[in-house]
Amino acid sequence: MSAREEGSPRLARVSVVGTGSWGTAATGLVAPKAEKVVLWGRSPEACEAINRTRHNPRHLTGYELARNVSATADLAEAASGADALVLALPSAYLRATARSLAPYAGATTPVLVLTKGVEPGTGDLMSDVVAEELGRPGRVAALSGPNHAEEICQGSYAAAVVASAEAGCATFFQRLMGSHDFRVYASADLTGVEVSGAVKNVVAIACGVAAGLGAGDNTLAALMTRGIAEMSRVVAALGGDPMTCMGLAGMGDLVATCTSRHSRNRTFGEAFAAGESLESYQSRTHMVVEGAAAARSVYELAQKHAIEAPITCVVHAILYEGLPLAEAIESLLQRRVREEFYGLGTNE
Ligand SMILES: NC(=O)c1ccc[n+]([C@@H]2O[C@H](COP(=O)([O-])OP(=O)(O)OC[C@H]3O[C@@H](n4cnc5c(N)ncnc54)[C@H](O)[C@@H]3O)[C@@H](O)[C@H]2O)c1
Ligand SMILES: O=P(O)(O)OC[C@H](O)CO
Repeated sequence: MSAREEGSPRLARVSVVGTGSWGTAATGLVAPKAEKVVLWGRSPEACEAINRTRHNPRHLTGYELARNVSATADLAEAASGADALVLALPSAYLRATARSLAPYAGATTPVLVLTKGVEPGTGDLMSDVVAEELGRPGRVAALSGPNHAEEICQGSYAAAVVASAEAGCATFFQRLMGSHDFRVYASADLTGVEVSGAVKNVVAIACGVAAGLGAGDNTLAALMTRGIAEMSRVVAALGGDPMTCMGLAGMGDLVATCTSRHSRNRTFGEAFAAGESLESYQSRTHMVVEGAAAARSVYELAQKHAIEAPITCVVHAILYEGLPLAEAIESLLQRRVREEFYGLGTNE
């Protein structure tokens, strides 16, 4: 089945920014919809290798990039003349890279954010960060869902949700990214979609730690389910729709991330339980653990808005405050047992 669907845009040039796993996989989603896909990476050597071999030397090394994909380390070359920009950077580098992109991005070019996280310090969503740096808030969308790059590259069936404040922008990217095999739903709830994507990574670290300590399926299922309740409280407090947490960006991604062997966040949690530090894990794997950054930013949001977020607080405490794991577990178990969906306006 051709990935190009009837009604999909056929664009002259799409730029994908970021040569990590997700940027690499994303080129395969947009390649059938564009004449030319330009992939930006910060390493000239990696870009040269991609152009010479059609393979990314560091991420998803076995995946052959489409013929119409070329890589460059020059942001001006990557962004100039693009009909759409797809940003697949770790959250820590999104603002600086968007700022550097600003002089070259067309004033009305639609931008899709694939980054998952909330910015520490500001509490900004990733789409806010991009809108602040590039302008055009109505032309910014975010895509999220259970989408491990390793499986997207293999073409296994998957689904995601794309959210934007402007329905036309969501529809544009729904068509650009979606195909027979990759089903992209639309949403107007940017807050719900983006906050869900940040919180699920924190819960995945908790699940990884628990698994690393020998937890069984019941324990992990309880953590995931209470994780969705926590996610719903954060989303509601920030003005999003808690129902979004039941969707692809919430439950869908939570299940994938908390159970998959591909998940960096879950695997990092296991490594942490075995005594490895965050720095060691990230430099060993060359992969970003977004849940560690989100543990900071969601913790800050919880403090600021007085949201009960016990799993986030515990992950924050073990990562950044030196709380021993046994005490972390005990602090969760000693919490008062109450209405299942407290804090959502119905059962206080
Ligand atoms: N990998 C996935 O399956 C997947 C799926 C959905 C969403 N995401 C999200 O996509 C985002 C990117 O993750 P990824 O998996 O592609 O990354 P990755 O872990 O595969 O790779 C890390 C990337 O960070 C880049 N990087 C390191 N230092 C940098 C700097 N100073 N400036 C700019 N870039 C720098 C590296 O070049 C590399 O491209 C994250 O927010 C992640 O949560 C990932
Ligand atoms: O599962 P992780 O922890 O690798 O996170 C990557 C993506 O968010 C999965 O959709």
